[in-house]
Amino acid sequence: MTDTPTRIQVAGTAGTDPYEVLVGHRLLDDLPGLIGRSARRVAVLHPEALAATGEAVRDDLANQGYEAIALQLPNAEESKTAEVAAYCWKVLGQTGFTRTDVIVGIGGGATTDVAGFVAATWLRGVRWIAMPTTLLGMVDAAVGGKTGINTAEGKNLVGAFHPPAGVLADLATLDSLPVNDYVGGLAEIIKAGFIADPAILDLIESDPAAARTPGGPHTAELIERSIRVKADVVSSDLKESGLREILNYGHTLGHAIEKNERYQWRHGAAVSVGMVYAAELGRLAGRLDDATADRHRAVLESVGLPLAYRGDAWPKLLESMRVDKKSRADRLRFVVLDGLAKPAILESPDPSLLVAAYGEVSK
Ligand SMILES: NC(=O)c1ccc[n+]([C@@H]2O[C@H](COP(=O)([O-])OP(=O)(O)OC[C@H]3O[C@@H](n4cnc5c(N)ncnc54)[C@H](O)[C@@H]3O)[C@@H](O)[C@H]2O)c1
Ligand SMILES: O=C(O)C(=O)C[C@@H](O)[C@H](O)[C@H](O)COP(=O)(O)O
Ligand SMILES: [Zn+2]
Repeated sequence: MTDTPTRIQVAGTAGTDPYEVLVGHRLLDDLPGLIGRSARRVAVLHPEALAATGEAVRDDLANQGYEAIALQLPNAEESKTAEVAAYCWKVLGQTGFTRTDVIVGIGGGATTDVAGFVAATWLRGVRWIAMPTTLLGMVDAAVGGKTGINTAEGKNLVGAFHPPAGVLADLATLDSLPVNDYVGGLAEIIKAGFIADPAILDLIESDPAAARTPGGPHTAELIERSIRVKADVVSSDLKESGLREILNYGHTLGHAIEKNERYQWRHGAAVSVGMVYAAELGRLAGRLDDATADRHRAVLESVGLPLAYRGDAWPKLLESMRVDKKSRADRLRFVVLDGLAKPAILESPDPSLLVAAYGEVSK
């Protein structure tokens, strides 16, 4: 990749401003331009694992004349809590953070979800910038303005649609990412392949081992294609009133598995099982052909993602799925495929179908 970043546009909808996702190297240089000169204070939210990076970004901004503070958050899902959000609000209050000041979230999807949520709620909404440092964050979480935290009852149950002012995806940050976290991001990339861009699947299938590393020949293309899928969808349906639901492919069961595992499974791993389940639902409902359903197992397994979950967990999973945000009253709704890149909604499937599909993914 050259030094010139790729720029992917996300349109402003529902009264929000358009913004760009930059993918490339040395993107820290672009941060002050995005923050702008109306801001006096900047809060840099980062996870424990990126303490040095968070401090370095803070120092850089302080050298540029901002009153910059760094807030260290717990790693991963432990940061997506009301307590962590309250801690951030307290620090912002004590710092005198105003409506022209800016929040920067640097980290994986968990960090950018909570950073965006703090930005959405502080003074009813301040600007924020996402600097994703995981594969999953770059291709999915940092783009689209879904921000939020978990509650005891489930995943992402409290949140807001609050798009960032910009996204800086610096590919060099991926070098320190543990392989399991990298592979988790491939689940969302494969999701983008099945719902909208099958060329993604072809690229992964051409060399699954290479797809598991940030140094692979197709890394940049896989990232950019996935971001384009997401950017196109959220550009026309920010608030998930229709089309955006397709981005939830595999998430109905996936989120239930995450909750059942007390968030010790990575999101991408849970979504992987969730996509196999959604494919089986589609197949059993007579909507998805065998070849495409089988392709889910083959491509997910080829990169090392899980395909199955505990059989005895079904009653709890079913209960958790009822609070999925796609549910309407007591009706469960699933994103399924009517074919490759043909996502659709399966409304209120018969309970026997749900159980039968679970039989295909349980071990
Ligand atoms: N808002 C959205 O649209 C959206 C989309 C997809 C997923 N998500 C959310 O994203 C979260 C998952 O994100 P994730 O997979 O990025 O995991 P994560 O944010 O939990 O990060 C995984 C781990 O990697 C560490 N880490 C982050 N960057 C690193 C780096 N460069 N080097 C070393 N360690 C690093 C983190 O501290 C954490 O311990 C879930 O909470 C999921 O619900 C949100
Ligand atoms: O952006 C979206 O819309 C998505 O559904 C993307 C998902 O990958 C992501 O995990 C999202 O956080 C799930 O949202 P939720 O509304 O089901 O909590
Ligand atoms: Zn997801």
